[in-house]
Amino acid sequence: MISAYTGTQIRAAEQPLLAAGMGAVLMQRASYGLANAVVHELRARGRRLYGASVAVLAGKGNNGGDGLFAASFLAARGMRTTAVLTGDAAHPEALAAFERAGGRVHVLTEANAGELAAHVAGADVVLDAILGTGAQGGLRGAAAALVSGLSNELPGLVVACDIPSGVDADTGEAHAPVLSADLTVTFGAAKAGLLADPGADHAGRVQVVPIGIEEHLPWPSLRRLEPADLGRLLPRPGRRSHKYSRGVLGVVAGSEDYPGAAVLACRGALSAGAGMVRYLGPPAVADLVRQSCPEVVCSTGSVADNRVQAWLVGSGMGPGDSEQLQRARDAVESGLPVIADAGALPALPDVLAPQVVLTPHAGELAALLDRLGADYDRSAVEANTLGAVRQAAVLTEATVLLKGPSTLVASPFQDFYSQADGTPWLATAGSGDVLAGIIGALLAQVGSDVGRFRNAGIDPDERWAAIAALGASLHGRAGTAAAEGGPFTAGRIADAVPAVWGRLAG
Ligand SMILES: NC(=O)C1=CN([C@@H]2O[C@H](COP(=O)(O)OP(=O)(O)OC[C@H]3O[C@@H](n4cnc5c(N)ncnc54)[C@H](O)[C@@H]3O)[C@@H](O)[C@H]2O)[C@@H](O)CC1
Ligand SMILES: [K+]
Repeated sequence: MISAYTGTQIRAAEQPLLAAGMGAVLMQRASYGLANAVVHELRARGRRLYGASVAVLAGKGNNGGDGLFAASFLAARGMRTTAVLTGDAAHPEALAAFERAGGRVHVLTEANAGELAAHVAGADVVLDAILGTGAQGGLRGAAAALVSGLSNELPGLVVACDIPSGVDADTGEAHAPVLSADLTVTFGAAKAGLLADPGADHAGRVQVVPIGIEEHLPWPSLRRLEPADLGRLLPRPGRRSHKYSRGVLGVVAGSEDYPGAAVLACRGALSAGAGMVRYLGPPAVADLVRQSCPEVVCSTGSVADNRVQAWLVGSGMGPGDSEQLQRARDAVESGLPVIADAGALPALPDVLAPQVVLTPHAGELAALLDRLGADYDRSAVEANTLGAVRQAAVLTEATVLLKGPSTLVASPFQDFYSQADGTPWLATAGSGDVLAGIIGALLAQVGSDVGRFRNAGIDPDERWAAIAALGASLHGRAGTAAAEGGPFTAGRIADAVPAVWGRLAG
């Protein structure tokens, strides 16, 4: 499990060590780790170290100090180093070390920003050490002009020191201009803003350098399930399992306009281990489901007539589908775990419960928040995904999963997950229906298996968020497997799930 923290949490964890006079030691560990990461990355790219050029953009705080010390380590390995000081001062010891190691220093002004941008753009490595966790807002003045003048597709390697300057470590909000990094080397632990969009868009690969603050870290503000966690959480049938005991999912999805959504949701559920899938919906849709998935048991009855362990509601449903929407509300009222998608989102009561997992995309989340009186439109959600999903979970008291390149899951209590295991090819029609099916199948199978979560270090009351994150990860990994570097249709995601599951559970 990757644990991520806000900048404030990291700074609080550093306090006992700073109070013990270890500030310089922490900076040495951070900058040495940063320099080593640059060396490894250059070697991995087959680039020569000796004689290569590195330009460090150094702000006046400790982030700039890390960058200058790192550059002086790189100078000792034979790299040619230049610093552009973006503030009215620089970390004195770090600047002295940089100059002692033979680095050239330029002081940035409004007048020379364009010329220095051209110089920096020619470097083999650019180290972004302007702002770190002490930043208030984004780059301004000459520093903003310098970064705007650098193309976001620099030919060299761009490495962010701790966090790309202008990205908020707590929320992932990005204050333009931000220099997008190939690699972010972050100190002590991952920052939450690196695992949430749009911060994650700018971070590139994230590498954590331990600096000795780990034992002082509190409960993480965000976590990411890794393969070992996924393997632990995925259920395996027992010798005496039967289709009912493995978990039955009821699916209320699809409409005459969107019958395919019902099929894809059922295929997602079947691929993710449900013992049985029961479909409830209009006869024409049920016919299509039967033809496409003969394993599914179809009926036209009510929610109360069907014994299941969890419900999936809403995929492919619209505001006119009154009978289906009533079933969706009945499913939520049953108190069973429910995954509620698409058309169900505007039709459910405002206040729900943690075992109800809502799966909006950014536009649907904005509409939901707007209905609940919070001031968000789609672009506001996209600018602060973490804040938006947290607010939705608090207001609805449900578990909320926001779909995107980094899928975020917020429980209404405190746990948060960010999964980014997919591929952009997953942005294809029907992909969300398959995701709903996968999460529904998992809710049916492990929703009541409290011990499984406790054993994995997850508070049982928070298990709904973990199940949603598990589903998002399976969906992302299945998409990556299905892509083989090229496009695919949504059904292929479902086809890829069993093999991905097998590898993880292996
Ligand atoms: N505190 C510690 O013990 C450690 C801190 N480390 C580094 O220190 C960083 C935090 O350092 P600081 O607290 O000095 O802060 P930063 O280096 O993040 O930068 C803030 C500095 O710039 C100014 N500033 C804030 N917002 C600005 C803006 N929008 N435009 C221009 N200037 C702005 C502030 O007045 C402050 O001087 C971390 O990101 C990390 O890189 C590491 O060296 C590890 C140890
Ligand atoms: K930085």
